Amino acid sequence: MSLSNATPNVSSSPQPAVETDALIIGAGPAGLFQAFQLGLQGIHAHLIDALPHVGGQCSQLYAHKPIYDVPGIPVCTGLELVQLLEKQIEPMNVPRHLGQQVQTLQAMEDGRWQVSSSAGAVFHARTVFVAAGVGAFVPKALKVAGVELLTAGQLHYHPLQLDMAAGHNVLVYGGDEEAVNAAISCAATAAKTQLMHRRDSFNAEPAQLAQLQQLRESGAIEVLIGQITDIQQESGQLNAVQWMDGEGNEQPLAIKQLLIFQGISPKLGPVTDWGLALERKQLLVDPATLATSAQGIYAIGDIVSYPGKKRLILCAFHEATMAAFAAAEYLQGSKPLLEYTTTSARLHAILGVAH
Ligand SMILES: Cc1cc2nc3c(=O)[nH]c(=O)nc-3n(C[C@H](O)[C@H](O)[C@H](O)COP(=O)(O)OP(=O)(O)OC[C@H]3O[C@@H](n4cnc5c(N)ncnc54)[C@H](O)[C@@H]3O)c2cc1C
Repeated sequence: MSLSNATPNVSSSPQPAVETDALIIGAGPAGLFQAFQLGLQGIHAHLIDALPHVGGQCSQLYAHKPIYDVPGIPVCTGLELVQLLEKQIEPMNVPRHLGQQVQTLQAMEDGRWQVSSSAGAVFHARTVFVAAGVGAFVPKALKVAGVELLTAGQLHYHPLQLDMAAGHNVLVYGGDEEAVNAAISCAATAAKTQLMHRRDSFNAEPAQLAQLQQLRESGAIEVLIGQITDIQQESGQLNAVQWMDGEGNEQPLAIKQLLIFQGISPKLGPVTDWGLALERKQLLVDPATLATSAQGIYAIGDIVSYPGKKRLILCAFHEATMAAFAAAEYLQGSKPLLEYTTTSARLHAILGVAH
């Protein structure tokens, strides 16, 4: 799956709406723990994220760096925390809708919320939990004239699978680990693999750099030092890119597949357009319930603002718990009981453990 294509990944035939009691926007640590807390309340939730994987900042920005302030875990990496959270929500069987950005959130006549994504998915949710952190992680776009004219399937941002390279002239554009790995993989199946970066220096593990060097020497990968300046297309079909080398010389390069690795960065994007009360681009919530200004919509984690808010994982976990209790009361019409996971038969049944 490509993280994103040249055009939004909109399905040609409308998909039936997913009906759910709860939809969580954002699968960072806050969203993952929200799914757990809702599960304990007997509320089944769906998770949606712009990234093709869960974990938010923990997996995208500091997967291999240590965290020392999660209660009960003296030290773990970002990725290890995400793996533990995933393990914890296994009993909840939470469907994940990944690689798609939530674009619209609109009130329905019956009090539910209609949410639509860049992949054409539509959700009808009784409650919505905005756990959007610092924004949707989306790839940095190639800002070159003509890109917008390309039809789908030729321009790929951070693709996870490289089947499209087989038998084609492929240009991998970028200098990080993902770009190097993609070029190495493409070299095995593509008719021709070229790797273009601004300078002859790549940021990858020593083993990958050694492999890249070997493939350069054998001619399986050609490294080009420069940048793309223009796209040459005909009726939406990519024929070539125009590129400029270090000396400022421009020339065309015939290719059929263009793989862009310019990095992924968070964009607050549509969250601020949904009509929810904001304070300095953060969602204003009641700290007792994490309710936003709209009934049935809660917000937790880095996206929220209330007096004393701290952008810490520990605080997001607390907020997820408070929001789950508030949502349970809203959905069920009565205050939920406080039960302990240690002793409650009901919670043990949800968690699938022996009582
Ligand atoms: C380098 C670094 C180190 C850190 N170290 C610590 C630490 O040691 N301890 C600590 O407590 N905190 C730490 N933090 C902060 C911590 O990572 C954040 O507080 C935490 O990630 C917030 O979780 P979240 O789920 O609210 O948001 P995020 O982790 O940002 O996740 C939000 C998710 O929502 C998705 N999203 C947003 N908008 C949309 C949309 N419209 N459609 C679909 N998906 C969307 C994003 O793609 C993202 O995956 C650190 C942060 C950084 C950058």
